[in-house]
Amino acid sequence: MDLRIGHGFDVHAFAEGRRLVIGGVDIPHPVGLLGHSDADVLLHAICDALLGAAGLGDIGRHFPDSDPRYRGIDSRELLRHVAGLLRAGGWRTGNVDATIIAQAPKMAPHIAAMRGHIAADLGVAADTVNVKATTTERLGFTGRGEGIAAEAVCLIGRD
Ligand SMILES: Nc1ccn([C@@H]2O[C@H](COP(=O)(O)O)[C@@H](O)[C@H]2O)c(=O)n1
Ligand SMILES: C[C@@]1(CO)OP(=O)(O)OP(=O)(O)OC[C@H]1O
Repeated sequence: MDLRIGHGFDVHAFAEGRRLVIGGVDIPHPVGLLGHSDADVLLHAICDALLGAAGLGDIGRHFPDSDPRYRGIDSRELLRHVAGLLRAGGWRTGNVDATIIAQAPKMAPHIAAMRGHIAADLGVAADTVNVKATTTERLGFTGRGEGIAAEAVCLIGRD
C-alpha cells in the first residue's frame, strides 16, 4: 500500500457584509470571511491537505482566484472536485483531521454538521473525519478577531 500524508493551512480575514461559512455550515455572526469564493477556510485547508498528499499542488493552482467561475462558489463544490481528482488517481482517503483557529464564534454546536458535509463530499464514513476548534487565548490576529485560520492533515492510500 502506497500511503501519503498531506497538510493544509488557510487564513481568511473577517469583513462586513459577508457570510460566515465554515465546513459548509452557514454560521450566524456579525461579520463573515472575505474571499473570491465563499471563503470556507476549513474546506480550503482540507482541499490543500488532500491535494498535497496526492502531489497535485494546491487549491490556487486548480481554482485560480482570477477565474470568474469561482467567484462566490460553494467550497463544497471545490472539495467534491478534489475528491474526484484523488479517485481518478486511484487514491482512497483514510482519515482527515482538522483544526479551526477562531476566537469567536463558538464552533462546537456546528462541528457535527461540518463533519457530515466533509464526509459526504469525500464519500467516506463520518468517523474518519475529525474537526476541532481552538481559540488562541486572544493572542495574534485570530485572537484579535481579525480573521480565522484552519489547518488540516490527511492520510491517503492506494494499492
Ligand atoms: N471558536 C471556538 C474555539 C473553541 N471552541 C471549543 O472550546 C474549547 C476550548 O477552547 P480553548 O481555545 O480555550 O482551548 C475547544 O476545545 C473547543 O471545543 C469552540 O467551540 N469554538
Ligand atoms: C478558493 C479560491 C477560489 O478562487 O478563492 P478564495 O476564496 O480567495 O480562497 P483562497 O483560500 O485564497 O484560495 C484561492 C482560490 O482557489
